[in-house]
Amino acid sequence: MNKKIVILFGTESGNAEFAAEDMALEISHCEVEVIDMTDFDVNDFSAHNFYMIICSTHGEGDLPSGAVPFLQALDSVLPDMKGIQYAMFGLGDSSYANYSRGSEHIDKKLTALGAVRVGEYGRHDAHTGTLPNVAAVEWTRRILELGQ
Ligand SMILES: Cc1cc2nc3c(=O)[nH]c(=O)nc-3n(C[C@H](O)[C@H](O)[C@H](O)COP(=O)(O)O)c2cc1C
Repeated sequence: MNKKIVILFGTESGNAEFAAEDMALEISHCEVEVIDMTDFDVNDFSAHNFYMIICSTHGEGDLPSGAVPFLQALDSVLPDMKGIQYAMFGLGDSSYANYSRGSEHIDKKLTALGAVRVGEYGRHDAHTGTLPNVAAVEWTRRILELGQ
């Protein structure tokens, strides 16, 4: 498959953005674009693209502020997402009660709108002391092995 890969990131303090940029460096077989969810028009979802979505968790299992407008737009526009495939990576910290829940809000909405998640649901747990971009790049390699 030679779909363009669109990496959408949702962040509060930058980790998901840095990770998204490193993920893009890992992709050389096709066109890749990194977009902040805040700037993404949900009408632009296209089955010609494959979406890799990386989003952190803030508050008490909430979305980071950079992802709130994206979820609100999905809620109000309700785009038909049949034929859209995506992979999901959540950033969180297991010392919080609602571990990695932020990305799950988006995952549930995309699925409800007809999109299909493929591959492993990637996670990074800041409590482990490992770096989110390292985990996200390793996950990207595994997703690419699926033929995306
Ligand atoms: C104020 C605050 C609240 C957080 N709340 C949660 C939470 O409820 N659940 C969770 O899994 N992680 C939580 N985290 C951890 C972040 O998701 C984690 O540090 C992540 O790497 C931040 O990524 P970002 O810089 O892209 O926003 C919280 C972090 C902060 C600073």
